[in-house]
Amino acid sequence: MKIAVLGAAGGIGQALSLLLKTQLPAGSELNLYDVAPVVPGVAVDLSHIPTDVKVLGFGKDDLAACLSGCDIVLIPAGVPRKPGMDRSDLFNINAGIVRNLVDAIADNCPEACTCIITNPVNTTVAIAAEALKAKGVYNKNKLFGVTTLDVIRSETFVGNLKGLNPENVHVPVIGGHSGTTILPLLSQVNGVDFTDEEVASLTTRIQNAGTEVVEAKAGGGSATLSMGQAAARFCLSLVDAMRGENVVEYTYVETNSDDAAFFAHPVRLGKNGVEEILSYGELSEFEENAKNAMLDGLRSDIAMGVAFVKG
Ligand SMILES: NC(=O)C1=CN([C@@H]2O[C@H](COP(=O)(O)OP(=O)(O)OC[C@H]3O[C@@H](n4cnc5c(N)ncnc54)[C@H](O)[C@@H]3O)[C@@H](O)[C@H]2O)C=CC1
Ligand SMILES: O=C([O-])CC(=O)C(=O)O
Repeated sequence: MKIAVLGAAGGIGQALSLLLKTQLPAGSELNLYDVAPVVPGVAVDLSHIPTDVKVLGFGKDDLAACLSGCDIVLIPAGVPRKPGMDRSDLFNINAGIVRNLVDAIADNCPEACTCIITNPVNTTVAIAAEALKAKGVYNKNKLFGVTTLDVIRSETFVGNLKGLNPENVHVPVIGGHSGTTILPLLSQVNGVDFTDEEVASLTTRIQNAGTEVVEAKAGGGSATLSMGQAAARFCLSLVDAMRGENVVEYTYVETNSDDAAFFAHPVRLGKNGVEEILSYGELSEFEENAKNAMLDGLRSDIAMGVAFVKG
């Protein structure tokens, strides 16, 4: 299994690469790419950890070599938020970064599963899809927006509120990855009852959790360590699935459902990426209303990504 992290010298990239170096199956290869000159050093640093995962660093002119033969590419390249900004404020810088990186994926490893972390995810995944289509290599089963951070936060917050070990809590999160487009399905958490007030306040906290970190870091960036963990979980699930295990994760994929062209669903992963998009099941009245209220916003986030590539 050959995996590339693009933006590997950043806050997420370094945390993610550390987790992959220690948790990927023996014999895997981990290629680290960044435009920052420190990236060869990050690779040397990680290479001293005694696991059977080979780590190589690639500088800004070596993207093609980094991507050649990769099975999975993770993209956390781009700028993070500062207090007072929305994720959509990152569009101007990050849209072009994602477009260029995905163009290189199309040219060098068109069969790879591409996992987009760069914000605004609602829009950057649509940009990636259009960029791959323009190169004639788009496979909707191999493009993912990584929304796992919403899932792990929900597990943590529910566990803390109810005095449960968060590792045993499972919370479906559907929709997109920004504000009210993030929709946790608390009605589907097994064995846990919530009051209406708890549902309302937990939902708001989960939707604002990224902002909680941005404000706490006070200008120093957004979530990096929890995002590194979330992306590692998603990547390792994909690796397990590609090796034949039955794995389900919530992720933002092309569904072309009545909801929106892209929507986070439970997805059965397999050897070729998406094996099956599963139903998210029945929603409570609160969740149904919340979904209906956010769909227009999500659709326009997606349309912005399509227009960025198509003009
Ligand atoms: N999907 C999600 O749930 C989350 C997404 N994010 C997003 O992830 C992105 C990265 O966040 P951080 O790691 O905190 O930022 P960071 O600033 O610490 O790291 C970003 C890295 O990207 C690199 N980079 C910039 N342009 C590049 C290019 N063209 N090619 C390769 N590398 C390039 C930079 O040199 C830097 O090392 C942001 O857009 C942020 O909003 C952050 C948290 C959660
Ligand atoms: O809030 C941000 O800008 C970063 C992010 O996507 C998150 O932490 O969920």
